[in-house]
Amino acid sequence: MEGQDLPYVLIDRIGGKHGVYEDHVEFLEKHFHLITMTEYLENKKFLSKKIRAIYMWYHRPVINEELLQSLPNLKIVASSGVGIDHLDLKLLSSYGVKVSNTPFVVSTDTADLGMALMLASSRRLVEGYQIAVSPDTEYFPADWLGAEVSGATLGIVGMGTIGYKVAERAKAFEMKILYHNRNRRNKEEESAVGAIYCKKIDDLLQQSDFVLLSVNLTPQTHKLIGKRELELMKPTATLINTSRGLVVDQDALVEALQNKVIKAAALDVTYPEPLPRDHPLLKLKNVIITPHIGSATKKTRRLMMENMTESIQAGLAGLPIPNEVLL
Ligand SMILES: O=CC(=O)O
Repeated sequence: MEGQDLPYVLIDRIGGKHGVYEDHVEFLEKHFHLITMTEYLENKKFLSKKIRAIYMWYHRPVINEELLQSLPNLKIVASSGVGIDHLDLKLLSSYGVKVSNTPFVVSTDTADLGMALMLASSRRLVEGYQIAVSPDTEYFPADWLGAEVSGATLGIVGMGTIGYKVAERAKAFEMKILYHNRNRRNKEEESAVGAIYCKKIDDLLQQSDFVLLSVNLTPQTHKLIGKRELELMKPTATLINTSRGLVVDQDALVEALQNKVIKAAALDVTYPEPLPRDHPLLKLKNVIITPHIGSATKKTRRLMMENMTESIQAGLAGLPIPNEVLL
């Protein structure tokens, strides 16, 4: 296709926070005529009818009704990553706009990160690093010991693609695996990883040494883990969250960590992100936090970009959209 015939696709911007990666641009520009938000706002009259897709990289540009009204020929929003809690699907559908995400390519890395957080927290890697580089060489007192992951019980809340991959990894650590999910996995899938279904989340919370959250954020999972749930957990247990911050009542979590209701937390997600620098979670020794990096590897981010390109192309050609998100 000649440059000028390429479909016009709106992006937030190139580079910087939330921007399309600079090294993805060459590939994208082979397929699309990219228009940044700034360009769009400067030349709205001409561009509003031209734009047929939004390439939404890390939740940007923000899509609201005003933007939708101004883009009469918008057919598809391709959103990076798996979570779609930043999108109003009903609103998009009322404008006849389809939505896609990239669930499968992010699952391996996110499961790896879940394991990394579990290991780092239980074996106190961050504290260990700080001790190792500190001027004080008198380390390893008895009160500094960690907890073992191998052989411990892992409770996975949300056994979708990511949760299941965590179970596969945990099996190699000889962990006892419990899971809670809206729908029970079939017997073959359960026995392949040795996972035991807990119909009631309470049973999982009471028995697990590590509770890993891997659910989508929906009205049903909003603050799913609150004071009551934290109190059900063992005082020796660790909470790991690689899903969305709002799945946990953060104030209740701070209180539980301060009062040793649970032992520790390892969080890739919080609300807001990043946390204000004076937030109590940043002051607790029994917490480790990473800046929402579940899928943050070079290979996966490239695959996400390629997935999004394919979805836009299919959507614009009227073909079945890979990874279409249905209402
Ligand atoms: O948060 C990351 C994702 O939704 O993939």
